[in-house]
Amino acid sequence: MTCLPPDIEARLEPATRLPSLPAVVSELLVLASNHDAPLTDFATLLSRDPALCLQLLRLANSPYYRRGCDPVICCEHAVTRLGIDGTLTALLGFTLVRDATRGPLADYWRRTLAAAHLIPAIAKVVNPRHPGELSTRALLREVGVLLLYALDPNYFELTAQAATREQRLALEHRHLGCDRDQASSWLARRWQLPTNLFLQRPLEPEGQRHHEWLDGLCLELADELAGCCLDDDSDAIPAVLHRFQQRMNMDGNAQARLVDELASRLETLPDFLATTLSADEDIERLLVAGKQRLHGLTMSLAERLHHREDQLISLQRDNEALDVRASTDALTGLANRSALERRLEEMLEDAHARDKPLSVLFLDLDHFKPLNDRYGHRLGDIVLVNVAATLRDAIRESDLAARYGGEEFVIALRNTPEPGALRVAQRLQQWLAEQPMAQVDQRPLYVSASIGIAQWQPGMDSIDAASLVEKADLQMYQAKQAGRARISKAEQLQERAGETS
Ligand SMILES: Nc1nc2c(ncn2[C@@H]2O[C@H](COP(=O)(O)OP(=O)(O)OP(=O)(O)O)[C@@H](O)[C@H]2O)c(=O)[nH]1
Repeated sequence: MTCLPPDIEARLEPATRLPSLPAVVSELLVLASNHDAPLTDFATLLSRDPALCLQLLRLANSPYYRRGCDPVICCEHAVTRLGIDGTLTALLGFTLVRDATRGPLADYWRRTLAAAHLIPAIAKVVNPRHPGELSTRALLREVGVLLLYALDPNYFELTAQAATREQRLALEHRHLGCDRDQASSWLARRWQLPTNLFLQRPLEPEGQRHHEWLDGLCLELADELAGCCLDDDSDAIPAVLHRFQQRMNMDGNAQARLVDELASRLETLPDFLATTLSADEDIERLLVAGKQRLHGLTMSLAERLHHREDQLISLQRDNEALDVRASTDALTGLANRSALERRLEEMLEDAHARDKPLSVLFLDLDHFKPLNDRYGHRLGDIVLVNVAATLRDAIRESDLAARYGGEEFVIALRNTPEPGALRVAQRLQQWLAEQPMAQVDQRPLYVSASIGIAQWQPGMDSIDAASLVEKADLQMYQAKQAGRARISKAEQLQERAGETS
């Protein structure tokens, strides 16, 4: 790949704002203000302006839009990838060429556009693989000329004496330090465009993939025919075609089809060029309109972005609310069993990491069934709600109280060794003994609980949340067995609440 000297690269940099044709831009602005304009209309329009086409391909091949997909080489695919907003963002930053209807710059344009106009007819017969791709290549084939012209406004005068392409390239090199091919491949690298966009002349078929050779040949034919048409040298067309058909080794049938296709395309060429290169419109008006449209687009994109952000925030809130609901016990508002398992696992990991003890209390209300049976389920619910509030009051913010199920509760106490856990259990039993959990016939109703204690402390084998709860549950069972309203911890049974302190 060609590397240009740094000073040439520095001079080419500002030249990359390639100018567009006012007539095409004018149509673009009409399309841009039509909200229902189909994307294909943009693609069709862009196939008439190398600068706009390049800007579009540049954005479509940028890492953001490409996202690991194949590179895009034709306008149709580029507009599909970018969507309407991306397409307009790429296009509305246009600059305009002044006086595109006369002189050598206009000639350059005519030839480029004529070749791009003719290529679909040729591709249809010769290599119908990707006709859109070939049209784009025809349009961009000599885009290096636009760069060199931006580099030096006398470019066309400088190269006027050259009769062949080779002579032109040599002159460009001599006067400007690089030729059109080098300039366009520099641009391809700079904008991360697929390098085969600027396919040049066809080499011989040997050593090249066949379709690339065919593509190159089609472009060359389109260019030569465009030259004949614009030089008003239609007598030269049969000879050009004949040479091409021989190189292609075309049979009679294909030759006839090619002539037919080209004839209909050539018929529409004058109209196509006339509209494309119509007398320059008011350049300033177009520039202002373009800026306004771009501004409007930026505003509406920003508005939509804000709207999306709002939607995202409310979605996050809904998700958080759902999370809370999914991990909360509906009756008591405590953590439910699945949240307990998750959070206790985290607390255990934290305890292991910090080398701090962690205690678990398993609490089961005593004789809750007879209470339910005697006073009704609703009163039972009130008791459960009040017991939950009592548990919440008995622990620190960093601890955890959960409803394990039915009338069973679990408390996890961070950084708490066995004596501390015992104190909490005793406090709970004392509170339950002192505070009624409901009123029945204006009389206070008290409940008691059996509590089992288990813990993990530094030096012990590691343990998971479920096993630790199970150990505490086992102790709770011991407390029940021993007569209820008791606290049990490994190997030691405490006295009845109120009897110990
Ligand atoms: N009101 C109410 N009762 C519940 C709820 N969940 C479970 N229960 C009741 O709690 C009672 C638990 O009874 P058991 O497991 O036999 O235990 P108990 O009667 O407390 O006896 P011990 O635990 O041996 O002291 C059952 O009657 C369940 O119906 C609830 O959400 N609300």
